[in-house]
Amino acid sequence: MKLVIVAVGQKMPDWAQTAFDDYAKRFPPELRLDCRTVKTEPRSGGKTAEQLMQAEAQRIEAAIDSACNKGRRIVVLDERGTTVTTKALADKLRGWQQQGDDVALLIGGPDGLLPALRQQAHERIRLSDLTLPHAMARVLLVEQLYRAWSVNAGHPYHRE
Ligand SMILES: C[S@@+](CC[C@H](N)C(=O)[O-])C[C@H]1O[C@@H](n2cnc3c(N)ncnc32)[C@H](O)[C@@H]1O
Repeated sequence: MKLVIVAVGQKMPDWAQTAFDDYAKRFPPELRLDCRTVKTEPRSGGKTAEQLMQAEAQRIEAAIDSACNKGRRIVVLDERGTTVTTKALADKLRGWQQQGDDVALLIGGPDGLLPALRQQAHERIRLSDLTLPHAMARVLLVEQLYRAWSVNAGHPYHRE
């Protein structure tokens, strides 16, 4: 089972890449992490938000196809999604690991994710009531996935 973060965006700013890598390198071997960045559709050119998100959704689907096994679970990161506590995320992670399918965690671009993509997802997760920039969402997600693992493993990183 692999966790695959698929994020729309350009090159991550150095501070965000450093923070992401700092958490990613802590992941234990049984929790395989893959991160794919798909190109943001250029905002100049008169396309509607729907058309921009549609182009990005095609790249997201191609990235999922190339990174995940067939039975993958799609989880959308969305400010309108279900709020999860760290404990609830730890329970989800345990369930995903037991199920064994790859899990694709999707982070949208400047206009978010195509509504059809959000609706088709198995789960929609809210990380905060605030709207986060995509780089911040990526860092927060990787830290919380690591924390969720530490809860399940009884690792001292997480303390109640
Ligand atoms: C700049 S935000 C896009 C905001 C866009 N207006 C929308 O309605 O989704 C970029 C991406 O970061 C993620 N994101 C931002 N805030 C989030 C939050 N509070 N919880 C979960 N994901 C979030 C989502 O995947 C979103 O598509």
